[in-house]
Amino acid sequence: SAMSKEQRVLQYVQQNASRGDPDSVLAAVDKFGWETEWAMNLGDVKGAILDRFVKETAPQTMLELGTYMGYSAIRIARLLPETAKFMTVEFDQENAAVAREMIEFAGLQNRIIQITSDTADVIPQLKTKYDVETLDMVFIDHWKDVYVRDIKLLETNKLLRKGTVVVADNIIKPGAPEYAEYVRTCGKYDSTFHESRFEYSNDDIDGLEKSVFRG
Ligand SMILES: O=c1[nH]cnc2c(O)c(F)c(-c3ccc(F)cc3)c(-c3ccc(F)cc3)c12
Ligand SMILES: [Mg+2]
Repeated sequence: SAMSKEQRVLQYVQQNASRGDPDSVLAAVDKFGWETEWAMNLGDVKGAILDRFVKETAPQTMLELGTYMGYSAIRIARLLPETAKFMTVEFDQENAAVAREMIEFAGLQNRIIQITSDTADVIPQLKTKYDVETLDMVFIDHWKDVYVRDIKLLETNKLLRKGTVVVADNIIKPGAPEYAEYVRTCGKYDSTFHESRFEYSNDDIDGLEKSVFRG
């Protein structure tokens, strides 16, 4: 059967990037996104903002909700020390399979714990099954309608501590208004919006919300 878009991106990476070189993998995905087919990767413009947050936070324990093709997982893991524990969760089995190959091509499979499941099932298991005490950083990029559900699950499962940094994608496009409202007004976070560009677009606006848990 014909290849999916995600498989086409993976093939382009395998044929144009250098195995074991994460930056060349990111560059290939971005080139494909700009020049050939749009895809919902975080992308180079918003990616540079996330890079800065990861470098500033230097997390030892990190969680990503929404792996998709593995682009942001590679983006994050390339900045983490070998000692860091980084889990990424993807619900869609086909996307998870592409991500696994993308992550392996980048040579980061030893730095990324890939989980294929519903985040609502995984979050309550992080302490017991994944030996997490608390999270230093979280990147939310799965499905706008469950952003609030999942950050509340992180709270009730005692996975956040004073200073935990929670970053969320797509605050403008397609938009996560309930999430933005929650983190900005519930009193539990110091939240800032970082305006940027929609992935692989010169015109559309998007942005990341960075919310620091007050503990
Ligand atoms: O679902 C997502 N998860 C994570 N990141 C995403 C992202 O970075 C995006 F840019 C979009 C997006 C936004 C606008 C648009 F026109 C197309 C796709 C989506 C998305 C939104 C609604 C859908 F029906 C399907 C995909 C997502
Ligand atoms: Mg996104």
